[in-house]
Amino acid sequence: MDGNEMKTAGKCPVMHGAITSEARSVMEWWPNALKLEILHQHDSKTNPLAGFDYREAVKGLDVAALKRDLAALMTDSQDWWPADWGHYGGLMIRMAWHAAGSYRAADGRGGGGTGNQRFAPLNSWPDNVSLDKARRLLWPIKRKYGNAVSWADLILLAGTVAYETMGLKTFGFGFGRADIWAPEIDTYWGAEKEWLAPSDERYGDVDKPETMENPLAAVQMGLIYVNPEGVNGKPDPLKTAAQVRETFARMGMNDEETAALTAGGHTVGKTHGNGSAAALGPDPEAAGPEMQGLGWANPNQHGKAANAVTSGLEGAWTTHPTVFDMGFFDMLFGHEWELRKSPAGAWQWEPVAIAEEDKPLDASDPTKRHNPMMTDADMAMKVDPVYRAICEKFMADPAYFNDTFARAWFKLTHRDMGPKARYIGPEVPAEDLIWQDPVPQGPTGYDVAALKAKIAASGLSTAELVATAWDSARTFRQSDYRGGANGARIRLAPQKDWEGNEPARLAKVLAVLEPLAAEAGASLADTIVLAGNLGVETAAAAAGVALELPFSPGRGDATEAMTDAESFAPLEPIHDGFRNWLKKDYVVAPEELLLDRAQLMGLTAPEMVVLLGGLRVIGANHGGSAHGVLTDRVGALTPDFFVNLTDMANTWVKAGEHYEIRDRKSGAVKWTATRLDLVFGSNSILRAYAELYAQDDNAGKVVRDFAAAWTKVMEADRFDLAR
Ligand code: HEM
Repeated sequence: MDGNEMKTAGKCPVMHGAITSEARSVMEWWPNALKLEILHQHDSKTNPLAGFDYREAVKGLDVAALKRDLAALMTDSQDWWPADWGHYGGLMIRMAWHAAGSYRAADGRGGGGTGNQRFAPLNSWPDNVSLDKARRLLWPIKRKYGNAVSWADLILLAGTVAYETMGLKTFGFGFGRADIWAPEIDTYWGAEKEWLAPSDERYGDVDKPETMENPLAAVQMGLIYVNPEGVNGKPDPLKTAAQVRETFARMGMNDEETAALTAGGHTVGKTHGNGSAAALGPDPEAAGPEMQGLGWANPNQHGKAANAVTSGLEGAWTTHPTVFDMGFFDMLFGHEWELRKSPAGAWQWEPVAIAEEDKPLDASDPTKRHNPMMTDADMAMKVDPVYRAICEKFMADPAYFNDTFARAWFKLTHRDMGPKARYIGPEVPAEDLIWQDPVPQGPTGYDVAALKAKIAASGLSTAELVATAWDSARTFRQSDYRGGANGARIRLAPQKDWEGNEPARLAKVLAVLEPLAAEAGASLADTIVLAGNLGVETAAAAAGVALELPFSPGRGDATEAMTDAESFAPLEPIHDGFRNWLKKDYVVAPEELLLDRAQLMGLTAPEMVVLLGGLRVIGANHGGSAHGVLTDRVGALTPDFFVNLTDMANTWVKAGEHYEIRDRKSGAVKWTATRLDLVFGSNSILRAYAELYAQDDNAGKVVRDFAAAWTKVMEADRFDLAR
């Protein structure tokens, strides 16, 4: 082949690669562009079950039969991936824990609520090695029960049934987690470009665990929590203890729950590190088609059972690793431990001396016994004085340990499901738990029209009514179903004092609404929403459009006793682009923060745009700020924000922190806008929506779309009401 021929051969006439692989995304040229697709992930087009309501379907599931099948699976060892000691319990529990344990309280994202472990990146995380086998072991059961049980529910149930078959009395189980069908694109797992990059990249100072970048809750890219060998792989149980404390706190777990989970987790199963981890093949996402979705092919002999390599650590924690007992404590506190290397070269702790009969049996050959081992995180339970005291309490009272662990496991696996009313099935525990943010059912039989008339006569301004309702509803996050208007927690600490809620304005409005609610026999939560609706209707009327927003009563008012005030800290807004407010010291661009908030609120891109433009002209801006009002008719729900933003009679000039919108001819300043406002006219996608809403034929659409999006925000959190 001469040079010319080669050139021709290189120009393949069939287009390939660029549009069908991730290698060359069109947006790679503009890495800082807004990723608006986070608002449209899990589109109906990727969902092959269009119209299917999983939460209805799972009500027909034969839970007892499924649990029997799962229990049978635990001891039905398969040649292609034999069970350690003939019991898959340890593996299934680790799968469930890694599904649930990716949850972080800061933004409510992660967690086992969506079946995301089936997809990248989680299916291929270094910490999730061998969980591909665990899910594949479940496939015959998933196939049998089909749409009646989601992967998300099945994965967490498998871990729970595993515990039951090993002797734990569990606290219960709630079904209802619908599966996603495509990888999540809204969750930030860290900026590193390399798996297991040193921890330093996500900490201000790695010796100060609290300096870990938010919202992250794991010490390294691709890990669920901490490095089992120690901080950056250097064993030091006290340092690891500090990282365990911080990472578990970021999942909403206190010291007692953390100690219970670590001990109860490592009461069963084993670590796998018999051979070089470097020899493993590519992860499932990168592996060839012959691997059929499995990864980490292991060339060490047949690579399974005694030859398995997962974490690189090797050994069981307890004498009887298929039984839920007090063995973890007996082992950890009954022996002195020293550092050794596993066959794969990983640091682990092994007993200085141990009686032969206390050693666990080999996982495949009952004629052999091996040393048990502890990870650096296990040693932290003995060395850290607080964890140690908790473990001593557990040791003195095994029933207490059992109960504390069962509750912590329940919390771990249900935390991102939101209110208790979202749990489905025969094993839902009756007890209200404070981390579920309980809200009582509120009254429904009162005279809504009469209450609305009283609010109208109360003298509160349109902006006050709208801002209060908005602030009360905007904390809702679809990531873990926390926050929202239901419960009226805006009147309780800490919400009532959040800067973004304008405490003085809020107190004034609540002082008016509270007596009206009491008099009407309505909840304050309902009254706040009703007042907001009235504000929106008034603004629509001012623009010449008659509007009546739908309203269904029944929200309840939570009390202080029902509120874990501390756990609400992560819900505090650091920004609310809709109300044009940003905490001053915040460095991230406001448009990114707005996008993040809109995603958590469950809004689509057009809904985000019309809500922002509408709130700007209603004048519900933070502190009555004039910046970003962009209308001469404040208080009227007009398309003015969009019209004036896109009007070529204007110029846009940066003036200090803000921008001025000036008349092109006279140079007179007409309005001041924020950076965020101008982004709605400059970002090509947002501008397309802004132009649509500025069109002459769409003035009515602004009101209709605003009203629908508003109602969606006000109703988003109402899972516990009959509907
Ligand atoms: C404190 C942080 C934790 C660390 C650093 C840690 C680390 C590890 C490591 C390195 C393994 C070995 C994986 C393998 O090689 O197969 C393992 C296994 C396991 N972990 Fe953890 N873990 C932690 C917390 C937990 C929690 C909270 C639970 C559950 C409540 C749990 C449950 C398990 C189970 C059941 C296994 C055994 C898996 C099997 O038998 O195949 N771990 N863990």
